[in-house]
Amino acid sequence: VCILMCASFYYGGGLVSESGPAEAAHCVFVVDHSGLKLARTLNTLTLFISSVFERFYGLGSTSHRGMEDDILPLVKNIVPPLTSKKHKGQDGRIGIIGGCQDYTGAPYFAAISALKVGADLSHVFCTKDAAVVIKSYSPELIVHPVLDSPNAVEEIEKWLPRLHGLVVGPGLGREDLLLKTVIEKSKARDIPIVIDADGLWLVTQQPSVIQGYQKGILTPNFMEFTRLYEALPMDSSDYQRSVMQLSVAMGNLTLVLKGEQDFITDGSKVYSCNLEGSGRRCGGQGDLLSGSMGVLAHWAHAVPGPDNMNPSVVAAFGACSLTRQCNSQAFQRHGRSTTTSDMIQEISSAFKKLFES
Ligand SMILES: NC(=O)C1=CN([C@@H]2O[C@H](COP(=O)(O)OP(=O)(O)OC[C@H]3O[C@@H](n4cnc5c(N)ncnc54)[C@H](O)[C@@H]3O)[C@@H](O)[C@H]2O)[C@@H](O)CC1
Ligand SMILES: Nc1ncnc2c1ncn2[C@@H]1O[C@H](COP(=O)(O)OP(=O)(O)OP(=O)(O)O)[C@@H](O)[C@H]1O
Ligand SMILES: [Mg+2]
Repeated sequence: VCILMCASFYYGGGLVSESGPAEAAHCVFVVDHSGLKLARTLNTLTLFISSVFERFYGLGSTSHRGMEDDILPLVKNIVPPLTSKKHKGQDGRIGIIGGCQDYTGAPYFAAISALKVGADLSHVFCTKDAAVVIKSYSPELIVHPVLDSPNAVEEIEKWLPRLHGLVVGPGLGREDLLLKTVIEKSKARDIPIVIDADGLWLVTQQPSVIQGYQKGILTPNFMEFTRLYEALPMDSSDYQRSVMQLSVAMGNLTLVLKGEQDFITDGSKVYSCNLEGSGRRCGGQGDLLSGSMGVLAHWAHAVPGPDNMNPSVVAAFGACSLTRQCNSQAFQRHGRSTTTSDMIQEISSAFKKLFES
């Protein structure tokens, strides 16, 4: 049973059901922090078992596929046509939860990127002292100075019925006490939720807050990923396996492990986005990614797509492609001086090149 359990877990399955690993591959099990410890033990066991399988039977394991030519057309299909028949807001009203005294750029980058990708309205819910600063960056953003007010949850909750998607975490700092409640209320509204940066800190502490929510997307960088699942042997050959196993352990949540290649999975397959970017690693690129992902996730879940493709994976692939394309275009102009602000200026042409040509 142990070997079967390990093998099924390794092959992206859950716990073994009496019908065997094929079924188990679709069973979702809820794990809390201690459950992740069990998953880690299993993971070590499965890595050993799988190396035996691979050595003796040459069995491939996780199938990761760069599927640009298969997925990019799916991204194109979710982009809503611009028509005079629509009213303001119909193409997306996105909320960014983040922004504190230390970090005001991140929520701005995420919010303005959402607008530039095609959302009609972009709201930022931040602390009082960050609000004035972010408002000064741009009149296009609707900035709510509520995160550190005593009735912060009520202040955010009254906007939730009008929002199509949330991006939680950019520049949030440690204001994550209220996050759990806001995430729960947002899940109840069945809207896509992208969790990045300091929002991932909360998920690290309490995986159950987002676990199993099919419209949830986590966008960790390498450091954030290793903190999420600290005991994973994260060597280069295991990225795909690790990201797949964390997704399964989190109830088939969509995961984006950002890096030289972005690895995207909902636990069934691993897709890699390795569109040419550049060697420039300025801060804020992940915020452009999370903001654009917030809009694409709303669009992807709003239209019918192929049954065998998770809309969150399509949205994630689109956002990763767009961010890397913006990086590449900005780098061609600015070289090592490229900043995220330069990349945001490239969103329009990058979007046209990728999704409208
Ligand atoms: N111009 C700006 O305002 C920018 C602000 N940024 C913000 O800066 C903050 C830090 O982001 P960095 O990318 O620098 O990340 P760090 O490398 O500082 O930390 C990575 C993430 O892990 C979390 N973390 C830190 N220590 C941890 C621990 N012991 N266990 C678990 N999680 C831990 C942090 O909250 C952070 O979100 C984030 O809120 C991010 O959004 C960045 O996005 C860069 C640009
Ligand atoms: N080594 C790399 N080569 C090419 N692209 C990369 C590399 N590392 C990251 N990227 C790309 O940069 C973007 C941001 O990833 P990064 O790991 O910098 O996120 P982050 O640390 O969360 O950023 P932020 O500073 O906004 O918090 C992603 O689109 C990712 O694909
Ligand atoms: Mg980040």
